[in-house]
Amino acid sequence: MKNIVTARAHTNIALIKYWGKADLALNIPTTSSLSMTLDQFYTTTSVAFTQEPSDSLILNAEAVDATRVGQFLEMMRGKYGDFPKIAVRSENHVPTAAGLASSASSFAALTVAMFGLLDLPKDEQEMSRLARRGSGSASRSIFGNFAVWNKGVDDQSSFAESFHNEDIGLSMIVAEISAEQKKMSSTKGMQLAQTAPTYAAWVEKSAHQLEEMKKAILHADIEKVGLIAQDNALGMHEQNRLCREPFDYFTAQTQAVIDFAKTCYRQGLLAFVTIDAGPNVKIITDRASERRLLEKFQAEFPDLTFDVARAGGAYEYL
Ligand SMILES: Nc1ncnc2c1ncn2[C@@H]1O[C@H](COP(=O)(O)OP(=O)(O)OP(=O)(O)O)[C@@H](O)[C@H]1O
Ligand SMILES: C[C@@](O)(CCOP(=O)(O)OP(=O)(O)O)CC(=O)O
Repeated sequence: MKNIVTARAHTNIALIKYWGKADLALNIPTTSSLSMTLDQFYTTTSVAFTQEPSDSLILNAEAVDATRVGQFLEMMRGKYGDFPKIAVRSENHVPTAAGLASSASSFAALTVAMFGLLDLPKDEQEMSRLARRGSGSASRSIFGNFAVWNKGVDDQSSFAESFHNEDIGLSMIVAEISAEQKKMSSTKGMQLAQTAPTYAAWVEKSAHQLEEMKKAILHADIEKVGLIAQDNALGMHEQNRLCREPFDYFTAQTQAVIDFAKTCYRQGLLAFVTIDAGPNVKIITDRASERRLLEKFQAEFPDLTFDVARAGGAYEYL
């Protein structure tokens, strides 16, 4: 048996969002979702057995609260039999202020590393199911390029799969708007969003958008990919504003970046936006427009930092 295993998983950005749970304990979503895994941004996690009395987490060289990691490892003990406490050491390789330090790459990397440490068969479906328990979006970070998380109805049927594992030339420009820790976690935010009177309609529309998105990816039609992703994301944020206790992840700068992307599109450039549970904006474009668009955004928003990401790889052991 190995004593220490290190794995890497990349972060992913959903083009069709997961924003609501049908089962809170199991992370069964209300919608199926589709994402692009990013080449540049990833988490590297090492796991080792320890004699210490509890599981521990060192994140970016600092000892941090290991509650969520501990709960995840307890769930694994329930599933695969008891094993000693685990010392987790992890590094998030993401631009500090980009809001990309998501739980997706973290729980995917932890899952993959634990599969190595426990010598479990490297069944990607099972890895995706497990990662899902840590954080829903992590189910998709097992795969490179594009992944679809079929919502399923129970633990067994809810997992992500690789979808069109090819580079279609999609690029994302990440506008770093705020590094601040978000006040509303994804977990809490999506539960509130589900109380919006329009939520059921968003869920229904999302199923249709997913089918259209799949076709657009297969045809490498980036304009269509962008238009659908933008509509889906703006719809998601609309639920936050319409729910029982309204909240908003957007800042004035978020809106300004969105408006500028729309202006660029009207001028004939491929520029669309998607936004997750925070103020940062990911601008969707293609490789040919990437540089020109980046220069336009840098000129318009000289105080912001921009990073460029493309489709990336699946997990790996290091
Ligand atoms: N590399 C890591 N390994 C283990 N846990 C991590 C790692 N990075 C972050 N975490 C923990 O994961 C939790 C979630 O982080 P974060 O705020 O990004 O997640 P979230 O609210 O689920 O949202 P999102 O996925 O949209 O970023 C935090 O408790 C954080 O300490
Ligand atoms: C907006 C999103 O990024 C929300 C991600 O939510 P999480 O996967 O972080 O939520 P939990 O399952 O509660 O951990 C959209 C997406 O990635 O699909």
